[in-house]
Amino acid sequence: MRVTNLSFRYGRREPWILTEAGLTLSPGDVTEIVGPNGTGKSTLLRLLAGLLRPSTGMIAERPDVIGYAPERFPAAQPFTVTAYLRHMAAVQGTDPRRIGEWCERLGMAHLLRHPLPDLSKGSAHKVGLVQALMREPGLLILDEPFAGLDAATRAELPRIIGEISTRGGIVVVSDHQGDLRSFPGLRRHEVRNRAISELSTGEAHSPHTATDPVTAAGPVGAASSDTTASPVTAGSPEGVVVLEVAVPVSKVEDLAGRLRAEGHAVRIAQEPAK
Ligand SMILES: Nc1ncnc2c1ncn2[C@@H]1O[C@H](COP(=O)(O)OP(=O)(O)OP(=O)(O)O)[C@@H](O)[C@H]1O
Repeated sequence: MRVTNLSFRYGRREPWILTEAGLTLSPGDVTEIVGPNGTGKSTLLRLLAGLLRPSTGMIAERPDVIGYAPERFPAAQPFTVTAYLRHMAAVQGTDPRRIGEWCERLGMAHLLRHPLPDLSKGSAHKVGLVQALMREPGLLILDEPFAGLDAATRAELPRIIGEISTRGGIVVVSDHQGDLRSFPGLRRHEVRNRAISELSTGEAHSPHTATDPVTAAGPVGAASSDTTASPVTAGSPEGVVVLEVAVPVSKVEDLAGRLRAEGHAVRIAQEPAK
């Protein structure tokens, strides 16, 4: 998926949020979007999801199935959890049985009959996650997914992200809380001064040093960054050993998910024969 010369502002009189920004995301990439408050992280996520249209520039090779979970799920809707998710499954053309499976996995099966407006912030957030996950996304976009989640779901979400990435999905996350910071192979892109630039492994972004979050300046050749993903990049003071393991096809996803959850970098070297 390629973002080229992307410029965006919310209206003709509004300041530019991004100017001629660039980004390349490859299958299996898990990318964290970082940056000072108000610089445009959520805006970029909505642009990637196709919910906002670039003012100029383009986004190419976007996967067909997109899952997007907003920072704040709009819970003021006159539906129960089940009714809402069944409706979303119908819209997406997804088997409604997946609703139960995902609600179970995110620890919210007991909430299915509850009206959306009665949910706590964390539970409402999970509804947003389920609707994003229930049809296998080729592109999964999560805006602050860890905010307000219970400990069990916070631990489960990196596993879910690892599984989607293993199957070749692109995952893009904004995560103030740093829950994904130790995710093996995590790429990090910073939105700052209307540009997107990739941070090297271990490089910290400085949240309080933005000089101009958004200004009225137009697209004037802001920097862009394109690099090729390297799936195995976990650094370690002791060094890294590459271990080859032959696994039956039926066990690959499960094993890769468990190893990732334990903090190991996993790359699937050979696609199973069809
Ligand atoms: N719908 C909108 N209409 C006009 N301006 C908007 C809209 N949504 C966001 N903005 C403005 O765009 C800028 C970027 O907002 P955005 O929410 O993308 O930043 P952010 O980096 O995600 O912020 P935070 O770190 O606080 O979540 C801000 O100045 C914000 O006020």
